[in-house]
Amino acid sequence: MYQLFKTGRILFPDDIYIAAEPLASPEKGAAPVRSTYDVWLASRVLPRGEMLVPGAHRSLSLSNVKLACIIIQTCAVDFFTHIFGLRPVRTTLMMSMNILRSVFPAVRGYSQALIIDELQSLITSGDFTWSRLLNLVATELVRRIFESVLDSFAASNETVVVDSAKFYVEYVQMEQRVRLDIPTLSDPAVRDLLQESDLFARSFSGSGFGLLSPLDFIHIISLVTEIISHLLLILSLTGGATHYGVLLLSIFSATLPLFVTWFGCPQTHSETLYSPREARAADRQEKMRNLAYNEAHRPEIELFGLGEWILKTWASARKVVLDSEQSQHLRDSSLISKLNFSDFLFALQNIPLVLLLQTSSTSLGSLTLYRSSVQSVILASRNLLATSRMVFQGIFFMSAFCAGKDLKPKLQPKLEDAVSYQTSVSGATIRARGLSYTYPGCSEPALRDVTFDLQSGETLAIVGYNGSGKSTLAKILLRIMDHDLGDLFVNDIDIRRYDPFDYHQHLTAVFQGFSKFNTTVRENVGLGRVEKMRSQTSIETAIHLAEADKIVNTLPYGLRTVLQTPGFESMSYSGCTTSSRQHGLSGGEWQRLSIARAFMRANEPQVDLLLFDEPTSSLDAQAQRQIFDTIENISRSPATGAKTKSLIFITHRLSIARRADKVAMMENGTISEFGTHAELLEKSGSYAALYRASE
Ligand SMILES: Nc1ncnc2c1ncn2[C@@H]1O[C@H](COP(=O)(O)OP(=O)(O)OP(=O)(O)O)[C@@H](O)[C@H]1O
Repeated sequence: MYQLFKTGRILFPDDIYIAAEPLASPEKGAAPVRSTYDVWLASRVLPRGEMLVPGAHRSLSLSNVKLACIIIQTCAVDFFTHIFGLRPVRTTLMMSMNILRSVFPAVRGYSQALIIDELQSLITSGDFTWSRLLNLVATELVRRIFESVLDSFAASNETVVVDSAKFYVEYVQMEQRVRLDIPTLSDPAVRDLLQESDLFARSFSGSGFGLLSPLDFIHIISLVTEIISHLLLILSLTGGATHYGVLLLSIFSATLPLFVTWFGCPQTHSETLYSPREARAADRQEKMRNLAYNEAHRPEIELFGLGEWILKTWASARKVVLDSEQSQHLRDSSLISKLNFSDFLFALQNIPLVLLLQTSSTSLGSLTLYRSSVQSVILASRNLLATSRMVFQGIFFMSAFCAGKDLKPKLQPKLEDAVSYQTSVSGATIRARGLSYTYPGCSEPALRDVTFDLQSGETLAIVGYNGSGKSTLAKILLRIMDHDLGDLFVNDIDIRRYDPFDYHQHLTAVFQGFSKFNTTVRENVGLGRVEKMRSQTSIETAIHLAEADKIVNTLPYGLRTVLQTPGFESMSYSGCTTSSRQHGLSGGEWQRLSIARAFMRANEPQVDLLLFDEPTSSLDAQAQRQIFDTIENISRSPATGAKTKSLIFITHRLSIARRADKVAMMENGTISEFGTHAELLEKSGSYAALYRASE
């Protein structure tokens, strides 16, 4: 299924199949389906109904243990099967070698015990042969060489397996981000889910949660094997029915300190539990740090004198975090008394030692072996405990990762409803009936009862006051967002039946808050039609149509000039050599490039609709007129002059709006007036007032 990796090297995937199943929703009357998403959500609910902040550790309660078991069934098995499928041979090898290496300490102890015994017989009886001792030392040497060769091979093999898994997980993460649409990503639950999913992904690089790599799930098996091998060794030393009591005492004294630690101090340092307040403070502290470090915010930080506010907010949040860490530390230090108690219990292990000494077969070697084995059991059990606790937390982050994989973009139509977009010869028709939309978390709708018709090939100007809903309407028409109420038909088909990807192939747009990419001019323009990015003619034509030739010609490296912008859309790596080709642009120049980007596909015959949201707000009056002339030309057939594309533009310049066939005047989220420029002037309503005020 996965074409990710072929032998030896990681290959870039041609196509990765990611199962994107819709989240299971319980049917009426049926028992609720426990999808991974449901389980993840349930694990975040605190007893008082509050939600855990993303990344917070789950308590070790019975209900969480049950949830963890469901996750193991619904997601962990599937996840590990995928990981195993990436590198079946190497993963099998890694698991086998981990188990084999876990027996090494017991073998090492046994080998050293033999040497000690040989030395003991040298000291006590003189009945000793050099050849036997040399033989033992040589065997020990070979064993050590074998161990280190195997260790280094195991380490390099593990790197390959972990890298493959890391690449897979990161790829799925990236895929999630580019696949999900705005309505899905703006859902607060989805945002939290993706944050925990990110933590899981980052744990592969050792920076997610604690120091646990998800492959430590496998290490549990080796730790158990190590404990078993030591116990067998202890058993062989204390063998025989009469010595079982000695063995039981050994195990009891070895594991007692462990239980004292487990029950006495449920929160070890590696498992810091933040309270919701502390987690919020940790989050705020990070946000403030980002504000201080991110160059994009620098001008406004300076202009509005935010430095002190950032510092104060950061300091108070940091104090909460440090206080929490300090009290954690204090709790940890109280462990010392418990450890002393543990040390006391350690002493109990000397009792079986004394009992062993009384048996005739006891040698110095076996005593050393016994003692080191008991210590190893304690150490391995401690590791097992710590790893198990980390794994317990990791399971919930893994569930976020698995649930994230199954997230379905909200705008995606059901397979049975999907209709492919049919290009119209003379441009798109739009029929909007009673459209309403409220932004998530807002109480007031941004759009209410919007109704209008746009015939094929018509030009519509949307005008109105600030905040009246123009850009919101544009995003709904562009299928970037989905309306809550009403109906919207494009070419007589419900817009919800179009796959957004297919629909977007048939339109082009300039957004009010267009992106300024910190990359070359070529890429800034070419991103409008990625397939044509390498085509010099397409890029030059688009630039020419946007009348941006002059700008490009004056840039030191022309199309190859890297445009400087303090934004997080940065597409260049810091440290790469492009910095010498960096050049800044004015607001108007950036705007022309964004228009050129839209023009990259505007000429294409399959494009039915051109939508421009304030495309010329930074341009002078003459440049504005020229751009609108060009837009008008593009929307017509060069041969016949007939309209081939419908055109919508949003503008505050009413001298431009009068060029349109229809004008929609927006007020308070709705279209209050609709008609031709002349009709609206005749009405003497809001549009007429606005128009006169702009003259
Ligand atoms: N992401 C958002 N979340 C919440 N509310 C929003 C969001 N974007 C816009 N709004 C609100 O929706 C309403 C309409 O905003 P919109 O951007 O559509 O207005 P507009 O007519 O385009 O304004 P302008 O002329 O200033 O560009 C406003 O009240 C605005 O505050």
